[in-house]
Amino acid sequence: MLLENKVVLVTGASRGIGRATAVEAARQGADVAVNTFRDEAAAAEVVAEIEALGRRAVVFDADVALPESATGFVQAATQAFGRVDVFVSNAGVCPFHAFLDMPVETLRRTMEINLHGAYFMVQAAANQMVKQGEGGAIVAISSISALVGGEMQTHYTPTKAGVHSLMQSCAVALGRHGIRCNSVLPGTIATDINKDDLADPKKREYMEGRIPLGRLGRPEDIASVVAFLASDMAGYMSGAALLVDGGAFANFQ
Ligand SMILES: NC(=O)C1=CN([C@@H]2O[C@H](COP(=O)(O)OP(=O)(O)OC[C@H]3O[C@@H](n4cnc5c(N)ncnc54)[C@H](OP(=O)(O)O)[C@@H]3O)[C@@H](O)[C@H]2O)C=CC1
Ligand SMILES: C[C@H](O)[C@@H]1OC(=O)[C@H](O)[C@@H]1O
Repeated sequence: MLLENKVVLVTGASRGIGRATAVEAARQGADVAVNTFRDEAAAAEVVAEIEALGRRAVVFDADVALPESATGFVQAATQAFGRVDVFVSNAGVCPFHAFLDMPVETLRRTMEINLHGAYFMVQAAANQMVKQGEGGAIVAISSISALVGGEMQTHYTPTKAGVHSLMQSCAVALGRHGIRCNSVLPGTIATDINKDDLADPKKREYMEGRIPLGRLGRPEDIASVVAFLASDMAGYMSGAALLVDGGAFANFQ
């Protein structure tokens, strides 16, 4: 098992990639603190899945955009399990919208959840790891969108480039504490975030056609890579970015 007896924290773990990551961490032997937002039923389901794997789970319901959510989440996890070994910054939104009439509030909220939220959370987790004095691993979910643009994602792609950059700078700032910081750049993974966008058969066919491996990604495709980066198997990796996209980025022509 890759994460035996580690304590893993995951933001945005009610569904999609975050949920798969929390469950994979438990499968790999970790106790897991899950941040959810507004969805008590989903939170209870994740806890049940983790406990069915023989591990402990604790839920912290909070909006990652608020700085106090970060300190609250880390405190709740530390109270429950005594420490923080791995932090996964995953929570994110992508409300597709055109550039020329982007509502200010949509731009602001996307930035506050995806980038500021990641910053506050990673900072709080790092402070706890530094206090413990035994290092740790931080993994942030960036995106292929850190590298390429999207017509309906002008508010979103800069947040994902920012998250990737945040991990690079944190790798530098935290290396002396033995804390490794890396990002995962998923391609198109079928989750609720793009359910409406991919409901258009033409768009779905186009996106699938771009992927050499021939299918959209699944949350579990990302969760396994996060588990690897969080584990000692990746003990000399820091400041790295792993593209997990079925080959889509490489497929120019
Ligand atoms: N799916 C994809 O193709 C890709 C996704 N990503 C990134 O992966 C991450 C997860 O996305 P994905 O699983 O696909 O999407 P989902 O919509 O399935 O899940 C998003 C998760 O983030 C949570 N969340 C949203 N806003 C907040 C908030 N303010 N505070 C706390 N939690 C919040 C949601 O909680 P709630 O249920 O309460 O809304 C949910 O658990 C995102 O950062 C996304 O940008 C990156 C590349 C590709
Ligand atoms: C929401 C998008 O469909 C998804 O998220 C990303 O980061 C990529 O742009 C994916 O296509």
